[in-house]
Amino acid sequence: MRKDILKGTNDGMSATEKEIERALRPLSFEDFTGQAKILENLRIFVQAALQRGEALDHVLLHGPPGLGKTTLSHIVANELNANIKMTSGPVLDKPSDLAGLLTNLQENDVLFIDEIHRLNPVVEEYLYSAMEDYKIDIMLDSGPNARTVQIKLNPFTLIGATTRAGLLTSPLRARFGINARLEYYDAALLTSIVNRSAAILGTPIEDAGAYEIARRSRGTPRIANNLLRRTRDFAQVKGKGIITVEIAEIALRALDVDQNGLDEMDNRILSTIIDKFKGGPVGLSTIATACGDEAETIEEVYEPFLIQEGYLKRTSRGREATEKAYKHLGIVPVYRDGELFS
Ligand SMILES: Nc1ncnc2c1ncn2[C@@H]1O[C@H](COP(=O)(O)OP(=O)(O)OP(=O)(O)O)[C@@H](O)[C@H]1O
Ligand SMILES: [Mg+2]
Repeated sequence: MRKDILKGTNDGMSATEKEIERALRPLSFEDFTGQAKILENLRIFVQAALQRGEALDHVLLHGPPGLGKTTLSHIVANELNANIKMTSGPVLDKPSDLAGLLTNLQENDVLFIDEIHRLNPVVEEYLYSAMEDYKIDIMLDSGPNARTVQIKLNPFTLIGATTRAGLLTSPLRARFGINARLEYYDAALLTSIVNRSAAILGTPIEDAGAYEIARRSRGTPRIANNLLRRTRDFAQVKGKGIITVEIAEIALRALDVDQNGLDEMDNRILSTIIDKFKGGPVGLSTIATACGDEAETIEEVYEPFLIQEGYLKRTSRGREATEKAYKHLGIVPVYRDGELFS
């Protein structure tokens, strides 16, 4: 359960929960809270493309999980009055998988490729000419009869999403005309997201309750929505159905979300670095082994927030806990020569 809340995978969700998640998803630019700069630009680009009757330029959306990349892709397709076809990097095994999708796109449609950093290099190669010239070369037959035919595609927009923009090859990155990095949301924005979601769920919520959930949601709308749903359960069973700040406190404590919004794994990462490695620097894979999670998950899901909030530093020699991390865990740091020692 914990992992579901953080990583936001849908795996552990029941059918009703998936339905709720769908209901909470904003459908238009109007509905989407935050990421103001990105929205402002996208509105202009979408409007310009519509006025010219052309496909929108290809869009790359990157940033930590749960900040709205998939949501925004759907919104862009809606605002373009276009269809959206969804796929993901690891699913596209061979060029023919991609060709099948591309040749089925209607004019100015959107093709969404999630986890685009995980594309098979051979498939990626095909994507280049599709993105650039709306053309693909398909190989017919094999062996001595092998020949290629060129297929013209309808103009389309590729929207690629990734949590790991650094892993994209430069030729692929260069083919996106629009490149947007989603940022963590502040507590005020998340409060309005929590209020909007509570209204959709028909759950009464007090301002202080909404704020409490918001400020402890790791800057992430998906986590805010998940915590809201769980808090709603507590309000129903332990309270009077209203989400008050007291109910929020009870729920968040039960869910192991601490006062600063760090969860059990965040705290385990910090205390491991401090207790076992004298505060670092220590390599990512060493931390991962000691914490019992995968290096990739720590790097993608936990670390960006810990760094942004100033609990963790990334240095050339590895990860280091900051003074703030020591304070947070109630450990007195030891200094040597004016530097944090252990
Ligand atoms: N700006 C927003 N306003 C309101 N709700 C939002 C916003 N951004 C995201 N959400 C909600 O958070 C949930 C997660 O968003 P989404 O699936 O788009 O994230 P993502 O960036 O694609 O994550 P991942 O990297 O894990 O695929 C959605 O169900 C949506 O309801
Ligand atoms: Mg997504």
